Amino acid sequence: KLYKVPGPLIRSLSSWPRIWSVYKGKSHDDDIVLHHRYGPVVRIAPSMVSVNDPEAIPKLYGIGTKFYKSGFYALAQAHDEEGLLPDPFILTDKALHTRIKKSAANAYSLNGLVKMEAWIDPVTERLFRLLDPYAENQKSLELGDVLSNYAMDAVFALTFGEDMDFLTNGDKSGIQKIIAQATTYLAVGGQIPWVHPFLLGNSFVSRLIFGNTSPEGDIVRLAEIKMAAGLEKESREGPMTFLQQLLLNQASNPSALTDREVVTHSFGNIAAGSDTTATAMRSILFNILQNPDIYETLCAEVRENLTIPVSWSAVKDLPFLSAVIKEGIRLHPSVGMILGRIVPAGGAEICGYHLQPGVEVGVNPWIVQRDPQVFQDPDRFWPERWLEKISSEEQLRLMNRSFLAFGHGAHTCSGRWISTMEIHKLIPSLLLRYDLALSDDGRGYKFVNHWFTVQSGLNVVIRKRK
Ligand code: HEM
Repeated sequence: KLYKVPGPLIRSLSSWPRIWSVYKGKSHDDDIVLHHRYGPVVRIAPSMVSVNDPEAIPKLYGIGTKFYKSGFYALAQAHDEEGLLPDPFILTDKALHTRIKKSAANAYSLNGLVKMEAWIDPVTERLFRLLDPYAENQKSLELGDVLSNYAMDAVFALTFGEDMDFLTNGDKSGIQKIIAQATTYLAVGGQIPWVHPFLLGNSFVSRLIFGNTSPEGDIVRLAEIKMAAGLEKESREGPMTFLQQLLLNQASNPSALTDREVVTHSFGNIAAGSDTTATAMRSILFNILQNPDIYETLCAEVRENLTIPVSWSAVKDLPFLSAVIKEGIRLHPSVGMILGRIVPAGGAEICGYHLQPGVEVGVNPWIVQRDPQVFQDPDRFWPERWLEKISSEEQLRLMNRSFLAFGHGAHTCSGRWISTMEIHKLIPSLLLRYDLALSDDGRGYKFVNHWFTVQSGLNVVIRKRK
């Protein structure tokens, strides 16, 4: 009875308007307009429903939910010689997903991460060496690309204990290009997943386009090479790496974690952990540079309390910094389309509408984090809203319940704490070393939403502080 779900007639008849909207990279804007016009539940394609209601989040995504990942995710499957990689991101087998996720949980936990923190500091030092000449000459630079490279080096370094020096070499290996192409394919093709077996899901077509290699295969192979290199250095002194932690887990319970699964986790870190984190960094920097009062307040807190190298223990409880980071991610979540799930057998009631089994349904972080019922003045960058002295306990609870940037429940982002730590260290490091300003008043800043909401044109001038 999907015909009862409101939405434009054309959207109920054909997938093309939805595909076009996604292809343009602006589906978040179109979907916001649709939700304004039709309410919290909108039919955005013949068999796809977008929901804007925090109450629906635990139902769709909570632990124990029967709503499994939609066909959209099948386009993100990666393979090696043995077949499909058990990447938690795409797994619909609940028992396997739970086991795979559990086998690395301690490496992703905050306690585990603190042991890996020291790997980030040399990458930040390298960032300074790259930026210092710009600071000397006060020449404008596009900081966004630099941050992509920084996030890539940081996640490589703490995963394997060595990185590929993207900061110096740029994307020589082509990995960033592969990730960008893969997410565009995922975003657009994922609207009609049945085409995938005829496109890149077909090994003949894939080989025709990419030769004997496959795009995701390149990243898998890289993870294998890095793992082999990491294994050689297994006994080396120094801080713990993600890989070492997984190998310790494997040694204590060999049946719980295979070598292939170790490679898969590492592959996931590279594919899911670089652009997402850089996107958050860009949003935070752009917004503080556009708001001089916020920039001043943040600089005062940071410069009073911290020194370089910025440690997680010193930075994690700075209230204004944490509020700024959360607000930057609220206003510009790194994933900007619905996190699609399939209505289980028997159908489901969502916000008063009955949805049949097989319908794709989801909440979009971009939209739910801009809901004016929850976030006063939702388009405004206003970090203070996250402070206890400004918002009541109840208001904060409601805002936190609507915060979907890292997903929710069983499939919640594994790397949340990795990125939280990286961002909490990076932003103050920049503010301690430099004064920053937008060089074009933010005119060049824009982004395309192809599931990942990667921005470009973060043009800044920096000056070294005394
Ligand atoms: C600001 C940074 C990040 C954001 C906003 C973000 C966002 C997300 C979101 C929304 C999901 C859930 C997708 C869904 O339900 O469909 C997710 C899953 C995931 N993320 Fe992140 N992510 C970030 C950083 C990272 C990092 C640094 C890593 C690893 C180093 C990572 C690894 C993963 C993995 C492995 C999953 C799949 C989890 C599962 O399905 O069980 N992410 N992320």
